[in-house]
Amino acid sequence: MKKHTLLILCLCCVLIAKGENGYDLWLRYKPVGNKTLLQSYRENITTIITSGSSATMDIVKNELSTGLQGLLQTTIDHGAAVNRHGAIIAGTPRSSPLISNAGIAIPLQQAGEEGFVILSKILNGKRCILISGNTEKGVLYGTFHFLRLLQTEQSIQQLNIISAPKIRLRMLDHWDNPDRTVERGYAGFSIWNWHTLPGYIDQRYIDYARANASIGINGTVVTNVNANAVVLTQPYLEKVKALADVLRPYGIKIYLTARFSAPMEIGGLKTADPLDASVQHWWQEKIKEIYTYVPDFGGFLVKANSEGQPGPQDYKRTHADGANMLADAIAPFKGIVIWRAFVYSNENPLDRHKQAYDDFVPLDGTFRPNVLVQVKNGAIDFMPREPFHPLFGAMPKTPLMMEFQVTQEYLGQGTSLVFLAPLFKETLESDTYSKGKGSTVAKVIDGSLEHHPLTGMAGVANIGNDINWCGHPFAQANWYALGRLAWDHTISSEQIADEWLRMTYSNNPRFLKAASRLMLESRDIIVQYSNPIGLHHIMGTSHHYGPAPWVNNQQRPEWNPVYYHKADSGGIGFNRTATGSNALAQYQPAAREQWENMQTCDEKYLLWFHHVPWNFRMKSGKSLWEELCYQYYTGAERAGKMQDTWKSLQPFVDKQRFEQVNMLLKIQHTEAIWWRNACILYFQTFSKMPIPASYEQPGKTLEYYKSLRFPFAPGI
Ligand SMILES: CO[C@H]1[C@H](O)[C@@H](O)[C@H](O)O[C@@H]1C(=O)O
Repeated sequence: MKKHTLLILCLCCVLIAKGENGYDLWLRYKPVGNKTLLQSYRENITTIITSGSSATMDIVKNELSTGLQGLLQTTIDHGAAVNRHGAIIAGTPRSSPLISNAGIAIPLQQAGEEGFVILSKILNGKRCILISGNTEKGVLYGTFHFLRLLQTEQSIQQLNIISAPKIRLRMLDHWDNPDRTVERGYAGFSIWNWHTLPGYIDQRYIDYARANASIGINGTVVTNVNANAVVLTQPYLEKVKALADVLRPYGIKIYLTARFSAPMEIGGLKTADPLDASVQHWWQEKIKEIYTYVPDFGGFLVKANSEGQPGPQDYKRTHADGANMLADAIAPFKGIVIWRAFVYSNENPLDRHKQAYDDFVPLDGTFRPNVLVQVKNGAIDFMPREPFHPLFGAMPKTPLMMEFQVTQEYLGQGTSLVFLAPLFKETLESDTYSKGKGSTVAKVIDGSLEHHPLTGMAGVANIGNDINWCGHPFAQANWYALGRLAWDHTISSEQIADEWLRMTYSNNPRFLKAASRLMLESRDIIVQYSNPIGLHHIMGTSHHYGPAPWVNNQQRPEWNPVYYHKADSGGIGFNRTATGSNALAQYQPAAREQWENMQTCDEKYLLWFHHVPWNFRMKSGKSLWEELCYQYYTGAERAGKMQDTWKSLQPFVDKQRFEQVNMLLKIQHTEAIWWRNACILYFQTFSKMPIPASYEQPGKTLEYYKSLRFPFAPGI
């Protein structure tokens, strides 16, 4: 080999190896591969003109420089005047005369406070692209959107984009503890290093803010809902201030979780009763103190009277009493209170499904205007598939905020490729019928159904200090999806997968076709091999990893899988109709109708709502038992095929990320077989029916699966 060929080869290797560990997320800015497009991009992008001097505008400027340099492989000049074709002009009408004189007042009006416009214009007889918003934050979002167009190889001729977020608070909830453990985290330890804050600003904080801004996330709760009052003490507030200062230029507000008993734990009071004057005073003073550190502090997220957390009910007060006390104290600073509706206790032994509705619906109309009630997508708990929460549509006078779980607590945790956009969309598009047909969950939470100005969507973060942030390389797509859907819930899962794959891996059409199918089918596959036909909550207790439908030894009945599947010799499933727990009554009649009757119930939710005989005839013509076997076996088989699909994509993926996904898919397949065998063998003890002979029979016994202890992956 000639010397210079070798040199070029080495250089290529270095280039390829750099950044292939996934740290850059979807902001890789790799050279545009399509030569014709590259040529046209270069012709249309020759100068960057930014205006206004602020930390946010510096970010805009840098992002355009690095992004364009990476994508176009050429340095783009910065300028001040339009004297040739191809100026990219970024700024607000206030700071940029070029923009204020460009005649774009009407589109800007539609962009609102946080939105942006990206418009092709002729200025001074030259072709230009304007990226503008009414605020610098809008310009920042527009900048990332513009770069995304190039990253995903879209045309930039005749741009006429006006985009405004449909939801006001677009947030990540970190379940991160002060000792850096992350509850339900599968990507290492917390990225927040309380030990070295406030003196040391980890580059990760900046990169985190940038990634969030690129998808429109504008709020973050940095502490766990199972809260520790220590975060409200003065040394921690200094640390919180340091983080807030990093996040602010990226348009992100910081929020904290408030432990309801904090006045006692760190304030020395005898009570935390929300109607007690000394408690109210304590919170007022504490909040005043917080705002001296963080003048734009977002507010509190509160988990109260749930899973052992303290709350107003400890003093015979209601959730509204608790939320309103905090809301009143924080209102003078324009802060908000996000009060969680994830409540259940053993006082509701019949059906945990019903408690949030029972506790919260009577309180509708009694919350202060700066309170949002945050509701999980379903009534049980982030299951692989769950009908929408009956609270959506049932509290018209209260703004309800969506809580999705991005971390995959019940969906394979750190080992499984599961793209969650289809799950999120399934909930958002569900019809509550609360104001007639078309009253979707999306319209409840974006405020359009009941005209609420305060709206929100949060995702429980899947971020940790792993080199690639999320553990599984494909888990990044779920962070991405949350942000994109919070901005615009009408975007399809297909589009989100396509964008993410193009930016993260490759624009090659062959790659995209197979890889997007892999993503789009993945959620259905995990439902099939773990919780088919409406089964739910049959995983290992406490760690929630792997199957354990047999568990019946927890002190709290509603923590036991047997409580949920109710398998017996007569059948399987939870009767939530009028003859059972009647949780169905919490839905509008028109919504209820799709599930009420066992014969016509949407089979995705059959065992969620009905206790069904083993020989019940399914729509496929199979008996329920045969269908259950079919679903488990098909799911596991499809999980196996995911490996083949990925292997076929090797030519398009760098070595490191290819191997990572490859190894994880192998583990996932093992887990799928584990789920299948363990569940089928266990349920067979009730059905007493054979596993159809056409299927490979489990090689291990039920006793073997029962004996497995976390975290051992089974030999199968
Ligand atoms: C933070 O606690 C979590 C808990 O770990 C989790 O298993 C359960 O799903 O939900 C709780 C909640 O959402 O509050």
